[in-house]
Amino acid sequence: MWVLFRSGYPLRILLPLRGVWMGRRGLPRSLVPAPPRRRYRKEALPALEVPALPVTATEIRQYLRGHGIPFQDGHSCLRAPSPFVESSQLKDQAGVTTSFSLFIDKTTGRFLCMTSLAEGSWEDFQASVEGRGDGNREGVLLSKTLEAEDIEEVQRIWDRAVPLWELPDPEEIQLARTMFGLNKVTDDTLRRFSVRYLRSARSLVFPWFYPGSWGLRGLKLLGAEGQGDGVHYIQTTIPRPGAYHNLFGLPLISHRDVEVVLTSRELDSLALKQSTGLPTLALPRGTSCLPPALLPYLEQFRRIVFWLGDDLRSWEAAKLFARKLNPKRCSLVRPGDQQPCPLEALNRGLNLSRILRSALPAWHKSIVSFRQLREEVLGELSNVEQVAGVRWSRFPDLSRLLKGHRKGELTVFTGPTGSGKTTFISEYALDLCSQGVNTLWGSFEISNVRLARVMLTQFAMGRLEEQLDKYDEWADRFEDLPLYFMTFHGQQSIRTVIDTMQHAVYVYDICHVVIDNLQFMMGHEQLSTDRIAAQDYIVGAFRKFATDTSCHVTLVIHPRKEDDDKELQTASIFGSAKASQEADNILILQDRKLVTGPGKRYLQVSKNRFDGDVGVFPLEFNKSSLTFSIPPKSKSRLKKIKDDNGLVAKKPSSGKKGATPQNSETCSDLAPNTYQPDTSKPSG
Ligand SMILES: Nc1ncnc2c1ncn2[C@@H]1O[C@H](COP(=O)(O)OP(=O)(O)OP(=O)(O)O)[C@@H](O)[C@H]1O
Repeated sequence: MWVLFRSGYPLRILLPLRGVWMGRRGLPRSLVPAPPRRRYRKEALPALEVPALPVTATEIRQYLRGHGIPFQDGHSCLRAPSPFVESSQLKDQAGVTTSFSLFIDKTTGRFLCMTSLAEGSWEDFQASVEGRGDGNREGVLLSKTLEAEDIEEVQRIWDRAVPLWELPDPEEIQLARTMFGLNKVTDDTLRRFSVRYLRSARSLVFPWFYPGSWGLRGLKLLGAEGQGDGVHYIQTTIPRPGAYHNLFGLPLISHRDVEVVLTSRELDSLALKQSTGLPTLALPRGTSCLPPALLPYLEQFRRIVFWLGDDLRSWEAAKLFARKLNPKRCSLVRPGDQQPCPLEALNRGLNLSRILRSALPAWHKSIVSFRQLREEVLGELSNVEQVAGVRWSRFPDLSRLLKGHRKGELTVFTGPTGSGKTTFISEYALDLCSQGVNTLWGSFEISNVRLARVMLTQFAMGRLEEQLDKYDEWADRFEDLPLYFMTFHGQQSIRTVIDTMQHAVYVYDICHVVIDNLQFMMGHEQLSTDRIAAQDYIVGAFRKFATDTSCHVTLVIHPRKEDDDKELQTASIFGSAKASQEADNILILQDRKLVTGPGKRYLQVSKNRFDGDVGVFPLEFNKSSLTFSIPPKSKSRLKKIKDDNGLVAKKPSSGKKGATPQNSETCSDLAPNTYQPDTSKPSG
């Protein structure tokens, strides 16, 4: 019988990418060609970044009660007296008692003391309460300050930057204002938010201060470059994005404020404050994530309005973030032509207060009427392109067939053993991740180091073995991708895996989970009926997870054992029909070549619930870059092959039930797909 058990939760389940590629670890000394560009950080796998044991809010409350610690129940945190503050510190600058200054995240148990800035895991807190925490440990708990080299850099930039209006040349002031869209933002607003301008980098500088002081904790630089008729913005943060937790505008918030508007850009907060006077904060990493470390700062607000931007991605991010903050206190400004982002609204002379009043409640009861949904439906209809999801930049044919990668879907991927499934799915996920899709990998078969090495090679589009001097440069860029790995290896219980995924969605706003492969959660059942029941249960669990969390799950499943000379089909997926029924998309890596098209393999989209388009396209493997995508220079060759082979596609053979890939004749907007499978023999 299939028994699910809740096994002990490994302490270090999610491995932030930083841990894999940090510095030059893993490289033999003799191979390191040049001195490291940045300091080797000993805490490459910092315990502070990894999730704690799963703990429920009920358990936290019970523990606090059991130890006689008073607490207040908040929206996403519990507040308790902090063991990390001396009683003399218990009054803030305004003389208000801050005795309940410890915030414990109800979902993870992580804590932050707002007075001392000590932070740590639930276990750290328990150790401290039970007197197990030693002095050294508590030193570690103190929130990490900037590294020495970062402190110097932050101070150097800040000292060189000047208030915009102090620039000597009025023309330069005007140019900067135009580039950043600041023509209607007053000097007074810039002064209140302490925004400066760094001439040498033509960048605005947004400071990050320690709470309650003017000490600098970090900076964000926003550079602008003219590009054709438009402007291209480049953001840089110190410290790096993963540690940059600045809720910009925090020093202007009073402890009496009960409402706040959250924006995705500092410039939007300037515009909002100026035209509405309302408290406003900008999220440090825009729509890409809302790190739980910020939640304590938002506890005081009874109402939070999200006004993140004018596209569907902003809307979806707002809905996700509202879940974390408790949707009952959140409202969302719907993107639309008359509701652009705040800075544009200011520049267009729109009434920002009126737009804010039209914000929709984020909370829906279990039963809703169309009236409550009509705005959302309109949003989808007026953003058809964006509803289709993120398009692959490396696989235009995949985008043509599937239209895009959408939240909340389940993709099942199969292919013969050793055909390159992991290699392909790695590039498919990397492509999305490079476009800002926060990704979590569950690689149970190959180690994370090997997987990350494949991905880095694909990222750099070439063998790094031969150019180790470039390693740090690529690794630095790779490190900034929103990419995380589960540290599981070998057989795992589905419950543990789902718990980890849920945790990752909460902590890192994961939108795409890749599981390679499902067979590693099936236990050791010998009887085939038990194995099939186990697989059905697992597929059901992933389906439910995808739907409940709006996260896309890509699940690799081995095929059944079949004749090598037969093509795989939907029915070749191991197990019952459950996997193909539950999947929104089914992708099959076929280990043979197409008659029309290059490469020795092809990819078949055999199910597409979004709009039904199915079809095939060739994959050409490049051994040095480990990629299947066609490099730009050979795209013309592919086009030529298409042209040479004419536009007539072979009809699918009716004799083989569903085995012959169908061509995507349903795509009318693009050239018809003329690829045809070669049914004669498998490729070598
Ligand atoms: N099209 C290809 N041609 C030649 N070699 C390939 C191709 N695709 C992948 N490889 C190489 O084959 C090896 C196995 O690839 P990979 O692990 O991606 O296969 P897989 O289908 O996931 O295997 P498994 O069935 O064991 O899970 C890797 O070394 C990879 O670099």
